[in-house]
Amino acid sequence: MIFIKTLVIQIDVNSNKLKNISTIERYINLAINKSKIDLVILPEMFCCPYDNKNFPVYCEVEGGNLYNILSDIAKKYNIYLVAGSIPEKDNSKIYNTSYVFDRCGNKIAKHRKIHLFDISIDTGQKFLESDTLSSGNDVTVFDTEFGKIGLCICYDFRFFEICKIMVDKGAKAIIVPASFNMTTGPIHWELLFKSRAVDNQVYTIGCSSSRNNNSSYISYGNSILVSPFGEVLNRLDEKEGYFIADIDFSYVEKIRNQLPLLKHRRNDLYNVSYTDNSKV
Ligand SMILES: NC(=O)CCC(=O)C(=O)O
Repeated sequence: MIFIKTLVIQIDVNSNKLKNISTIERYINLAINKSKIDLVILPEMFCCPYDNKNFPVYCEVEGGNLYNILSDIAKKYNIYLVAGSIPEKDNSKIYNTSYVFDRCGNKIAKHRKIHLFDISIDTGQKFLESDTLSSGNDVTVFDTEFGKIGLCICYDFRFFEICKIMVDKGAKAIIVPASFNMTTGPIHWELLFKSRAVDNQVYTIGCSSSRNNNSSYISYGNSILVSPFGEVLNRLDEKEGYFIADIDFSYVEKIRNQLPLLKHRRNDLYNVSYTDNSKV
């Protein structure tokens, strides 16, 4: 059995970019002193408070200062780093982008949030990411020495179709840097992580920022790990913190063999189609 020792970090995002990085490094050091760590996951927009007014101010190009700091962290600690997400500037556009670095600090994946979080709930949360952000066009799966892992950002995870596509591409876990809100989070967060895990027989991992009641957007927190059988293996509360978990891809195979949902799909009757834009 090979475990992927996974560290999920839920930070209280500060307006000082570099302070957020030092908080993250403090948690990595704490975890590494306790255990071997293979994979570290950060929250959505971990470098700036989640607010449309911040995205154009904090955005950086690929290869910029923050990108290099993240790559150096992956190399320094010999880890795979799923670097939450940051506002990425590309010419006149800004994307909500997650970079993944391997143990040598090389970029091995990049996911631009596909579905922008534009919602308006009468009695609760309103947000219009499309005021400042543009959407990506690719479903993202990356390879590791352990196997394949899917990646999407927060609101993306509501769309079961992309999870199905990740699994068709070989993913055995789906990682979701996120920051759910206080209207939908209490009702939908755990439900979504359990449903996607059970439907696709994958580990689902949600890494959120912690809750700050003084911020303009209040994050639900509750970073979570669910097994391919739907068991909640780890869950934080709303406060800053972290957990270390063992992810075991042989357990994914075991569940898929014993309850062969993926084999029993009637692809002759229904299917989800996908345009691979990276190859167009
Ligand atoms: N940052 C986001 O995409 C928030 C998604 C969210 O809260 C939801 O309910 O979906």
